[in-house]
This record gives sequence, structure tokens and C-alpha cells, in this order.
Amino acid sequence: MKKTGKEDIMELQIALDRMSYEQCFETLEEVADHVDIIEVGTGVIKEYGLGIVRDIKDGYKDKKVLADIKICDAGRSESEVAFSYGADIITVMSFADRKTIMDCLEVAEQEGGEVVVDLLNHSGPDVLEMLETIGASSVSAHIGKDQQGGGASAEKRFVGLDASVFRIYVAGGINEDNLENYMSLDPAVVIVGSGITKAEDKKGKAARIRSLMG
Ligand SMILES: O=C(CO)[C@H](O)[C@H](O)COP(=O)(O)O
Repeated sequence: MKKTGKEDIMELQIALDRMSYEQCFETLEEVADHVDIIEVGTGVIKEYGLGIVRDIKDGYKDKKVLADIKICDAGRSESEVAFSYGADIITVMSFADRKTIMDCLEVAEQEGGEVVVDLLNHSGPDVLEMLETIGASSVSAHIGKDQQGGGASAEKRFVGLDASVFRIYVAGGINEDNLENYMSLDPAVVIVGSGITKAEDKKGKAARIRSLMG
């Protein structure tokens, strides 16, 4: 998949994290109409296995499903397995070996899928240059759960990240009140987890965030 430009419509990705199998489906029943991509979170996959990715894809065939498997080694086999369970998109960490990331990209190309390189804690100019060189087109400007509240803005944390080079996903404690802070990165995809899943009215919250995205 190649990078996208400003002509594309910004997409909303719901992140299903720290939830039971049943809660994932209950949440999707409420919010699916308002989201483009369903992320099956790392912890959910650790608890229920990749079978839940298959079950969600079976239930929501018209949505893209991202398996947030955060690959850091054995890129070829890990990505082959995730795609075989119906994932449309997988994740690999930017600190992984260049070969690991390249193998993920190669498998995705064969499968018609997408690889998002997660920039968590590792996003310097050398990293971005390497990713561009090897043909990675999607990256996630991700502020991790344990980094949130640190004060640094998304723009300051991801200096040099260019939306004309990469299809940018933004993630990390995003909600309707702070969404604006991430817009300077010119994202193609906004990832929201707890900002929707912890709300009383999840459907309303997803609709509101979607409307704020323009
Ligand atoms: O790991 C993630 C993305 O890679 C999380 O799913 C993402 O940070 C969204 O969750 P939250 O909005 O609750 O921070």
C-alpha cells in the first residue's frame, strides 16, 4: 500500500483494548457504523489468540481489521499467521530489525494487506529515513499508555514525520477534547481506544469524534 495524501478522507480506528471477548463484540455493535477500521488490541490477542481477529472479521466483513500484534522479530512467519486469520492490517515495531520490517512488508504485498510501523519510543530521523528507504508507507505516531500525561505534544514527539512521505496513524489517549492536538501531524487514521470504549454512550462518542474529524 502506498502513502496517501490530503485528498483522502481521514479514517477512524476503534481500538479494542483491555476488554473481554464479549465486550469487544458489544462495543462493535454500538460503534461499528461510525468507524472504518477495527483494531484488535495487543492484550486482547494475547488473551484470546488470533481467533478473535478471525471472528471479528467474519462479523464485520465490510470493515478493515487491524491485528495489533506489534511484531518485533520473525517478521515473515508472524505476519503470515496474522494475515491467515483474516487481518487486513498488521503492526510491526520500528525498533525491530530492518529485515524483520522488510519481511512483514513483503508478506503484506503478497497478501494484499498493509503494515503499520509503530513508532512507539523509536522515531528519530534515522528511523524515519530507514523506513522510507525500505518502502514502509504506513507509520503509527503512537504515545504509549505508560507515556501518556508526559506533557510533550504529539508534534514535538514526532519531529520530522511528514504526511507527504507516510500514511500517518495517530494513537495514544486520544479523545474528543485533545483530538485537535494530533491534527498538526496530518493523520490519515485517528486511533481511539478508551476515549470511546470507556464512555457510557459509546455510539454517541464515536459519532462525535468522527464529526470532529471533518
Ligand atoms: O496500542 C495502541 C495502538 O497501538 C492502542 O490501541 C492505542 O493507543 C489506542 O488506545 P487508547 O486510545 O486507549 O490510548
